[in-house]
Amino acid sequence: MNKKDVNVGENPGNPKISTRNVNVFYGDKQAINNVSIDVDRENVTAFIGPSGCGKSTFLRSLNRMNDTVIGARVEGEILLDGQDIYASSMDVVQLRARVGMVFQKPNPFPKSIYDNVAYGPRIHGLASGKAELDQIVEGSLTRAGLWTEVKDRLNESGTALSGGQQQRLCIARAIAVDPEVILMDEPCSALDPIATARIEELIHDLRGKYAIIIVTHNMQQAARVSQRTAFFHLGNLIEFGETSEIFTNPREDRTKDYITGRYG
Ligand SMILES: Nc1ncnc2c1ncn2[C@@H]1O[C@H](COP(=O)(O)OP(=O)(O)OP(=O)(O)O)[C@@H](O)[C@H]1O
Repeated sequence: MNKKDVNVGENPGNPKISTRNVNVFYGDKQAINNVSIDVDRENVTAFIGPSGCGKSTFLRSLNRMNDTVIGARVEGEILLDGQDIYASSMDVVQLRARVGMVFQKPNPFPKSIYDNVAYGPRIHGLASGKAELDQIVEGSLTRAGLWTEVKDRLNESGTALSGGQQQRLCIARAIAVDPEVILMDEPCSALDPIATARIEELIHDLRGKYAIIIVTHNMQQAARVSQRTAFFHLGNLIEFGETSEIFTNPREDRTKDYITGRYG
């Protein structure tokens, strides 16, 4: 490991998430090597790189989703507003409310649209009564750009919505517990181009309210939605910087080869 690899992602200032020398293993296999990165609170950060480079693994380590994978192990330091998320005092349920996640395939609960969004606030005791819960549900669906489409059918099943609507419902569900960070793992890969455009607009609208990190295979999407981009290759963070710079003037040959389609 050389010093340059350690420092490539550091961008001190007032990061929302700061990782230092993070390694992730599945059993004996190392999937992430020594990644140090500072994630802005005001911006959208894209993680890009070829299949299997560890983007999802690294993303999942940011809210301890890897805890649920047998054999997965995370080393190093991950700080959320300066707080060590792997400390024994960290309440993982609270952490996952603070750092919400939206998955590749929309995964609404087999419950009503209302109950999908109300689920988290109920568990976390965020509403003092029905009126307040109604407000949270309406506010979250509005913020997720879904309210006008579903306001007359809140009791219908979330699974009856279209794929794009289901994904916006999942975003509303994440928003409902008032997160600080939203992690999105290829949120549009199961969606058609119109539904994808809606999610991209939504990401644009949510920027600044939440720190957003999106894993995407789609470089045009990374260029459209993010302000900062991290390029991963074989478990290493190769380059991290302004999205416009990464796509027009990358410093590293491996980044250049990837964005020009030489491998991927
Ligand atoms: N649960 C697991 N058990 C063992 N190995 C895993 C597991 N999940 C991922 N891996 C391995 O870790 C490496 C990184 O995988 P990861 O899914 O994080 O990559 P990725 O960049 O997100 O890929 P993709 O873009 O194809 O989703 C790969 O070699 C993969 O095979």
